[in-house]
Amino acid sequence: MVGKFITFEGIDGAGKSTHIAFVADLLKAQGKRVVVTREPGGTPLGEKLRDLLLHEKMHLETEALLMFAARREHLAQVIEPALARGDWVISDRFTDATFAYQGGGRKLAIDKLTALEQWVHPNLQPDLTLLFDVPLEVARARLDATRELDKFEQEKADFFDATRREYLRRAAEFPGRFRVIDSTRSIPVIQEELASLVRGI
Ligand SMILES: Nc1ncnc2c1ncn2[C@@H]1O[C@H](COP(=O)(O)OP(=O)(O)OP(=O)(O)O)[C@@H](O)[C@H]1O
Ligand SMILES: Cc1cn([C@H]2C[C@H](O)[C@@H](COP(=O)(O)O)O2)c(=O)[nH]c1=O
Repeated sequence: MVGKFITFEGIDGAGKSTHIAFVADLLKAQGKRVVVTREPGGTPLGEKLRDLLLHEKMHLETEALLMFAARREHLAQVIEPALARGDWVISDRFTDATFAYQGGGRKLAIDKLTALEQWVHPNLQPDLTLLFDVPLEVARARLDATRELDKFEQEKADFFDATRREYLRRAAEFPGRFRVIDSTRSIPVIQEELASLVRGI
C-alpha cells in the first residue's frame, strides 16, 4: 500500500485545524493508516522549537532557519518513516507556510526559502495541499473568539494580507497539488466538499 502526504494550510483562524480530524476519520474509514502531525512541531525537539518560534522575538532569518530545522527533524522522525511504511500523513502546515509567513508576511527573499527547501526536502512535496482561504476579518473574528494570541497571531493586517496573497500565489503556481477551500462557508458545507475530495483520492 502506498501512503500519501496531505497538508493543511491557511492564515491563522482560517479553520484548517477544525477539519483535520474529520479528514483523518474519512481516510481511516477507507481502511488507511493515518498519521496526524503538525508544524512547527511533530517531534519532541520540534515542539520545543515551536514554543520558541511562537513566543520569542528573533531575526526573520533565524525564524526561517528554525522552521526548516524543526522540519528536518519532523521529516526524519515522523513523515518519511510513515510514508515508507505506507501510512498516510496529514500535517497541519508544512513548507508552504514558510513561503507564506516568512516569505509573504515577513518579506524574506523567496530564493533563500527555495534554497532551504531544496536542502531539506529536495524530493518530497505534498500529494495534496488543502488551502483554507478566508479574508483576514473573518479569520481575526474566529481567533479573537478563542484564546490568547501567539506571536504570529498578534501580527497586523498587512502581514496577514501578504501571507494570504503568497498562499494564493503558490496555489496558482502549483495547481496540481493545491485545492483552495472557501472557508467562509459553514463547517458542514466545507465538510461535504472535503468528503467528496477524499472519495476521489
Ligand atoms: N467554517 C467555519 N465557520 C465558523 N467557525 C469556524 C469555521 N471553521 C472554524 N471555525 C472556528 O474558528 C476558530 C478557529 O478555527 P481553527 O482552530 O480550525 O483555525 P486554524 O486555521 O487552525 O487556526 P490556527 O492556525 O491559529 O490554529 C475555532 O473556534 C473554530 O471552531
Ligand atoms: C510551519 C510554519 C508555521 N508558521 C506559523 C503559522 C502559525 O502562526 C504558527 C503555527 O501555529 P498553528 O496555529 O498551529 O498553525 O506558526 C510559520 O510562520 N512558518 C512556518 O513554516
